Amino acid sequence: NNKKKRLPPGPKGLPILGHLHLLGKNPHQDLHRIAQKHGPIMYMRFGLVPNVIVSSPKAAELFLKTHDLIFASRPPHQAAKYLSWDQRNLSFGAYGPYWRNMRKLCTLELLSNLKISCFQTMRREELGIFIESLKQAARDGIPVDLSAKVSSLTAEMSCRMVFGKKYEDKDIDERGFKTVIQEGMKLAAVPNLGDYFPFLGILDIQGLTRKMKALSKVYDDFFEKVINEHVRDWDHGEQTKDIVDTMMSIMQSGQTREFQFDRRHVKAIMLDMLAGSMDTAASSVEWILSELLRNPTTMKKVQKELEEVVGLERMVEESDIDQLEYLDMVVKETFRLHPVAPLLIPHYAMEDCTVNGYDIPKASRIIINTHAIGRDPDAWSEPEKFIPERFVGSEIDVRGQHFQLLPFGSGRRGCPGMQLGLIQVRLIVSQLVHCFDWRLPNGVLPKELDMAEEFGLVVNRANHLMAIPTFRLQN
Ligand code: HEM
Repeated sequence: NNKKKRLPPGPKGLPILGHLHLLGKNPHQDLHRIAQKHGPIMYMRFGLVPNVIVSSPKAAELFLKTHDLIFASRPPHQAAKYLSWDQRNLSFGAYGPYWRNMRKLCTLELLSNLKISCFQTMRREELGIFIESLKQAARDGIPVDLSAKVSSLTAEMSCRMVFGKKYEDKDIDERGFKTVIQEGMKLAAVPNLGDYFPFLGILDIQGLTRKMKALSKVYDDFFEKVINEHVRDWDHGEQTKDIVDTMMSIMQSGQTREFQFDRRHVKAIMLDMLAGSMDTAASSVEWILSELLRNPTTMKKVQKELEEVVGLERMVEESDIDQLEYLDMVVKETFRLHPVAPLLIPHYAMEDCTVNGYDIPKASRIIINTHAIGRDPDAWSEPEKFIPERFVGSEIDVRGQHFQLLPFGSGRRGCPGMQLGLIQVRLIVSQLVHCFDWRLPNGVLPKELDMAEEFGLVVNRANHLMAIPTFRLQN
């Protein structure tokens, strides 16, 4: 049928494979390169699955604003089936009454400003422990694995926010809590032949389905244990007001009469909240610190602003964050060059639609390449350079209204945890830069710091960021 349609342009594909062979280890970079030749709305077939790749701000606006409703669903895929209690979560949930209600519930009850501020004390405590451990490294003058440290910090924060307490690694599995959650994200990101050639799904040639089934059992057992502990605490009259607590109250109150809400839904949303908040914030901090280490003048300017707003006698508080305007520009500039989810999460065409004169077939996956958009020379001058000052006097922000900068997506499927994510990222970066001076180990010069990426649902540094701290506060 597609032969009769006016599909967007794209490279020549191979029989059966389509364009799968054009994707390497970093698909966001490959798609960017291909789009430079074929244009900002591109058609590519991965196996039997039609894809539309969107690579400019104008094109993104057409898909995420003008025709948002048609593209507001998510494609069905193996990971959605096995790792999200059959698409009962938000991230992979198909558009429809269930997803709409659940999204409203999460936005109003779990990720509201009120709820976010409830966890302020917890964030302060965790940051205090984190900074103390770095002070020890500063005293010893040894390099710190910042990637690993920040990733543990965000994992602990997420754990306390969702479960109300920290769990020992062994409580979930011998691999440890963080590894097990990250493994799910990796499995969801690996190109799965069963998704591209559905008839191969049953053969599970790559063994991914087997791994996903095993992992979903680990998640299910652990989350059941967490729920049971909450029920037991309730019986003893104790409530911690964490996210599980809130969801359990909603479940028991029966206020979700218009849609089913049982333990499976609580577990699916638990995983959403953990996966959404752990690696995204950690990877954002990792990239911001990397850019600051590569650009010492910018680092000094951030520190100067912190000295002016906070001084050197105390640590940064959340209430200081809004006054840190230059830091905000640094965060935006890093999101432009290093969006942590560069292809967002694939959207899905629920109907045939015409966009910019092209026919977009029903059931196409829509891939918004924010890596390409952030480097679009028509939208940004000197796009490859890290220049936070480009935002001076600019209205462009990251909240999804400006399509040249979409680190959180935009429209119906835009990130519901954006506010929390921004608080975590700004707070952690400002503490790190306020409390310590940083230098690269082994005489590596700032411009020599390697910035290789490792693709996944979240793009991390390929090599961990190592740096030596020197404590700089007076107290
Ligand atoms: C710096 C931090 C974060 C970044 C950069 C980020 C980025 C994103 C992006 C790019 C998307 C996909 C948007 C799309 O497909 O159009 C997304 C979706 C989502 N995020 Fe975040 N996120 C962050 C923090 C969080 C936090 C803290 C939570 C929750 C605790 C969260 C929960 C979610 C959920 C549930 C979705 C799926 C929404 C849906 O499909 O309806 N995120 N996020």
